[in-house]
Amino acid sequence: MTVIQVKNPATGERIGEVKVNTKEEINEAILRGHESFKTWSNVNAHERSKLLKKWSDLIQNNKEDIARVMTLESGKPIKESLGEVDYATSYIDWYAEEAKRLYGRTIPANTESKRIVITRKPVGLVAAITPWNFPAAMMTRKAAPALAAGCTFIVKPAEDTPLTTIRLIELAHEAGIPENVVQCVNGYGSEVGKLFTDSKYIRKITFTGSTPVGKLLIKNSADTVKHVSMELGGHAPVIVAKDADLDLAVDQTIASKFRNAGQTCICANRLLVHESIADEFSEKLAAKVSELKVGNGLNEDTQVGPVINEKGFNKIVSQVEDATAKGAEVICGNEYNADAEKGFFFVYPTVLKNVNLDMNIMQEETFGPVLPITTFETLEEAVDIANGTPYGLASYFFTNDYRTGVYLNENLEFGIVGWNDGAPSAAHVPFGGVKESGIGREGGIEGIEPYLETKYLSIGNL
Ligand SMILES: NC(=O)c1ccc[n+]([C@@H]2O[C@H](COP(=O)([O-])OP(=O)(O)OC[C@H]3O[C@@H](n4cnc5c(N)ncnc54)[C@H](O)[C@@H]3O)[C@@H](O)[C@H]2O)c1
Ligand SMILES: N[C@@H](CC=O)C(=O)O
Repeated sequence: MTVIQVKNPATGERIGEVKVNTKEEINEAILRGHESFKTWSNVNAHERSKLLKKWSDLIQNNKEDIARVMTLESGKPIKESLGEVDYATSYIDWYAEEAKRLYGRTIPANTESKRIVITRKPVGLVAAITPWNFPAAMMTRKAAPALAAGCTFIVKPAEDTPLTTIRLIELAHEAGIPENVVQCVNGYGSEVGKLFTDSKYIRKITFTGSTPVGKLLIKNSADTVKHVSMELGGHAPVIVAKDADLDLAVDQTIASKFRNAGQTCICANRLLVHESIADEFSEKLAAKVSELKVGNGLNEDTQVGPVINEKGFNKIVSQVEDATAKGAEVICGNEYNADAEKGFFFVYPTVLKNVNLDMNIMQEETFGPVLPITTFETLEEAVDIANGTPYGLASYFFTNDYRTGVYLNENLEFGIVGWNDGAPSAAHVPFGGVKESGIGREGGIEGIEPYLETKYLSIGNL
């Protein structure tokens, strides 16, 4: 039997293991998911809603235990894990309600002898592949709309953080959602991904993770013409205009950048500050960033935990080295506490200034607690820099001038825009990106659409 060892990224200690499911086991799970679709899709929407609510309640009843497991396997500070449990259940609660609102419509026919009726049908069995940075919420924001719509669901969690997901799926079964309707399988991304995309029974793939893997899943889904929803990488710019409230901009930028040690897809990834306020802003920012407490996520006062693994750590360090070699100045951080043999990797919050567009950090997602600052003279220049990457997930700007705000909102090519707001995520809003940051939206009324087909009935000869 092959197993995946699950380790605490704060210490490198083994905290558990999960069995890698064989190809046969995964194909059987897919078949069970497909067969149970016939019954689950006929369960009435009010009953599906009740089961989802029960699932949410059970997760809340186990909130502290789930948060502890999440911190142990992902390294995120315990306060953030507790917050993520709430965030995860907010999606279940939202879609428990939306289940009852999947309305159809009628269309007036062009003859007296016809009636036209439009209904919404679930797409079928949905397969999800989820990342390690939000082991609970990225799963529930896929599972909840899928189940609410009447789809069956199978998830493969990230190898680094399978334990939170496994516990949530157990609770779904305890809530009364049938075992074959919501399932979890474990294994390596490339192997399970191929089984999912090759299967004719899986009608939709929903994925959160890196852009290269998302592109591969889209390509591999073509042969069976699956629906795809992709929530991929980001490279969020933060534009600070000359009239911005600097204290607000500093606090919101820190909230956006250093959440989960900089490992979220909507984290601020590059700061574009108007040249007239750049020195004042940089000083205020560095002073606050250097006060952030780094440590084991289980300590109540930790604000920044470890990064997930050696691969993530090396990517962060190489971006900082590349930037400093090309002339960036470190104004805070660039310190590390890492031991590859033991298996822990802490990056101290880092701010770089004198950054330019030739540096990798201004072109690639960092996924770590490092913030590069560059300056701009005109808003047009800021927009060109902000839009000048293949990514288009989140963007932020700070201004108290409504003309500047409207101009920036209308010209930024991003799916999510935060105006004086560094924390735009919520279950009731459509989250997702444009360009190479993804396809589709999760959350809000839009978030259930990708799990539905439109069926058109034409009744004739009346
Ligand atoms: N958008 C996000 O929230 C998000 C999440 C995780 C990682 N990332 C980005 O990706 C970078 C690398 O992180 P990572 O290696 O964990 O990301 P990844 O995309 O490799 O992993 C995310 C999920 O995809 C699975 N996966 C990996 N290869 C696969 C394949 N060939 N087919 C199907 N599934 C596959 C993994 O098992 C995991 O469940 C990060 O530094 C970050 O830039 C983004
Ligand atoms: N950070 C995102 C998820 C992807 O990382 C969120 O806020 O939901």
